Amino acid sequence: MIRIAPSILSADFARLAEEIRSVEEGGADWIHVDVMDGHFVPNLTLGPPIVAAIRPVTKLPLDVHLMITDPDRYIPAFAEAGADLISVHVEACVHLHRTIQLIKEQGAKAGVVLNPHTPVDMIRHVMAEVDLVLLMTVNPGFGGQAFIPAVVPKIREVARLANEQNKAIDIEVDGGVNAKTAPLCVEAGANVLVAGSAIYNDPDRAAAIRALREACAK
Ligand SMILES: O=C(CO)[C@H](O)[C@H](O)COP(=O)(O)O
Ligand SMILES: [Fe+2]
Repeated sequence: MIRIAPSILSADFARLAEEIRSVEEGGADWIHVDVMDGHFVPNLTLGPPIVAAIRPVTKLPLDVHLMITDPDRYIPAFAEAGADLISVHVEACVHLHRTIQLIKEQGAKAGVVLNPHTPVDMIRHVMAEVDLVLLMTVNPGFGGQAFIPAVVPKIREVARLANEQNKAIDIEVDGGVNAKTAPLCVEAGANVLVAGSAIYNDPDRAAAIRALREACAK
């Protein structure tokens, strides 16, 4: 089953509650929340107060993507704010195994994220601990960038690794995902599709979500 996670990075922040309701009513499965610190990535977005503010607006799981240096400092605050799933970049974690434990101790599901150039082998020894692997299909920092096709073989590698370890995980892709690129990801083994501009740039959110699902069903 394919899950669609609209990224609110491309939503109108002045009407955030409405923008979240529009994708929930349009058939979204998760809400993807991009947290950027202006240090790990060259952009700044939002923090725990915004996560706490949107928590009562939707019943959907909040999928919080931390693009920040030293995530351990902020994981408890994001969990407290209502994050259901917290994903950290392996490039930002010196003690990745410890960080994953911290996320789980806080009662959230744990995800690990790989930048486009980071090898899948970096997560081999934590696969048993995680609920989700997120593969960046753009360089993190901004919405609306072009999909990097060189990441597709990495999706297959993650699926193979999970299979080898007999581990059921979600495989999520993020960046430049639209009706053209989503089928390539699903065919390679992804089951969670983050889409920001492909959904929020379309005034008909339900149609945009349906187009993604239909493209992948072919
Ligand atoms: O993590 C992200 C960027 O770092 C966003 O989730 C991603 O860019 C979604 O936007 P789009 O679908 O427009 O590429
Ligand atoms: Fe993201």
